[in-house]
Amino acid sequence: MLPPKTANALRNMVSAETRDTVSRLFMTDGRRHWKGYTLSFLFMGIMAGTTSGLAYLMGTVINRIFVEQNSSAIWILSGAVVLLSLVKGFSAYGQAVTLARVGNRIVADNQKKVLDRLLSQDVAFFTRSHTAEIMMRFNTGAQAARNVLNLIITSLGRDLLSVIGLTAVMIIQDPFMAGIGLVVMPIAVVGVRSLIRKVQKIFSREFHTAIQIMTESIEAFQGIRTIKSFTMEDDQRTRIYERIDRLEKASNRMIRAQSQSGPLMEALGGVAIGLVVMYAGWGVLHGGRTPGEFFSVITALLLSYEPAKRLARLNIDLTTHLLGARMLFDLLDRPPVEVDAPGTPALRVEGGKIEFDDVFFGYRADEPVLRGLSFIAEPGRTTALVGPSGGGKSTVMSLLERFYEIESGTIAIDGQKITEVTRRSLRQAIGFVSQDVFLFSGSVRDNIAAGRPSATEEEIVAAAKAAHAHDFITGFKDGYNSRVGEHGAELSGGQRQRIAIARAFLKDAPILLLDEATAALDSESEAEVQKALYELQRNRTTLVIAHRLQTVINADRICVVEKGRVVESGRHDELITKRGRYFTFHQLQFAGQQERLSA
Ligand SMILES: Nc1ncnc2c1ncn2[C@@H]1O[C@H](COP(=O)(O)OP(=O)(O)OP(=O)(O)O)[C@@H](O)[C@H]1O
Repeated sequence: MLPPKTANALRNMVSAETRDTVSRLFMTDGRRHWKGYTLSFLFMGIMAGTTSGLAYLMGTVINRIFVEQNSSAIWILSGAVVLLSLVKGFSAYGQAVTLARVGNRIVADNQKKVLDRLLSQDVAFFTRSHTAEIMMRFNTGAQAARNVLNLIITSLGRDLLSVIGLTAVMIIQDPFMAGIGLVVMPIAVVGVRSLIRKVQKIFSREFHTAIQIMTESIEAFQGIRTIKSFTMEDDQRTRIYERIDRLEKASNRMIRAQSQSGPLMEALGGVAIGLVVMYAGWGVLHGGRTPGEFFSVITALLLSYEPAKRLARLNIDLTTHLLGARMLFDLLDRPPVEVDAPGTPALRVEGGKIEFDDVFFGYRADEPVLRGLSFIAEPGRTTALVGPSGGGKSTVMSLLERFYEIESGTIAIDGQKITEVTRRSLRQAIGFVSQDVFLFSGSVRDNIAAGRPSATEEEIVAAAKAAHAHDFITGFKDGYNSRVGEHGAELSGGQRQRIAIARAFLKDAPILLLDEATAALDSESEAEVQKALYELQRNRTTLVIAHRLQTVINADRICVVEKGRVVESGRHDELITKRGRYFTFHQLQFAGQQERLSA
């Protein structure tokens, strides 16, 4: 799993962490885009200035036009109002576009950074983490970084500057009236604070439910054949429905919590305006004040109301985005695992001799899978790994590609320890064909070319021919341009495998790993695939996990892997004569086959 930022940890985030998150965002993304933010800030300043100017102008309009009945002022003042509004409109446009551009760049940059970080993780990380969780963090995190910065910048720029400007107008017009209007503000801020914890709690629950929904849906779609053949649709539906309902409730609770500041702010705003109306009305009627001052203060108060409300809510709105930003940092802070030490040499393959020497390994501590496994696969020869399920055969292949680090012992290719050469050169030296072929969504050509992206068209066709795949590919309407689905769903098992074999031909790696490559095929497909595989194996050091007798009989060497060790090895005839573990294993399989044939 990813770092254990469970619901609890999320909930318990303290404000120090919030401060850290914000300052880290400002020091990284904020600093990188300071020019864009400054420009946007300038636009916001102009907006705040024009808004305050309009409020101020209100007083002049009332006094000149309505009290003094000055008709020439009508033109000047209405012109000024139009001009100020125009400037305000253009600044609003400028700030929105600038801020959005910076924000989009931040999202894109962060997604690239997260992707790089993810690609540098080892296979174990991906085995432990669920795709849905990684994807949610990938998206939510990158967007949260933008949202936090934009929200703070907008609050400081547009809202705070507007409130300051409008307050200045109120003070200029009548300091006492301004005081009455502003007295309620601190109450609003304090009232809003108590909502923050609630919002954090609900958000973390909402986020985890959303991950569950995605996880279960992805699993349901990926396993749709199994689900349908076991008629499990109703169970799946009920389970996912239940989560969707839970998410709906959490979302509703979230909106209720977030909006609780609304009535409070409305009431306080109403009180402020009511007080000003009382004081100013009395002042205009009995205290010699002008109606212009009164209208100007009321306008400023009304205009400052929205930005003030947003400022008071800032903390609440920030809360969820800050949690998202933490998720981003969780991923970004993972040290890259697959990094070769500087100066690590590339693997030089001469014959491709593979040596496992006393290898110990477990996926989890205290659960050993390989317990002193040793064998040698001679260059250019085929070595078969056989043995009971769970004995560790697939693990041997994963370790040879260095998907996991061994605990002790050595694995070497042509005398070079695999830990002392670059991972890239190691993996480039190995071709792999397994029974569950992974095809990328794209064309047949793209999928074969994955073996060597620089390959020419002729080379791709030659590889397909060698893999006995050319004929069926050209039989498709679009030939090599035919699309294969997300998992190559439109192709038969045998066709998929032959594309994978073509890919391996194209890669032309000196070492070949075959994981039960023909186990799931009917006999016709199997014959085609088998022919292709024999050709592929020629002159390569081949390690094959074999369950079927045919592969084993022809192998140059057979290693019987049991409980994480090679307990017996030799050629088929030798091992049969020996009447040991292989013999028993062989007899069991043979008996099974006889039974199947007679059934
Ligand atoms: N990614 C993994 N995480 C944890 N344990 C694993 C993982 N992969 C395999 N194992 C465990 O390691 C042991 C050896 O598995 P492995 O797949 O290597 O056996 P195998 O001989 O290839 O079996 P089979 O013939 O059934 O494919 C098993 O107990 C298995 O449960």
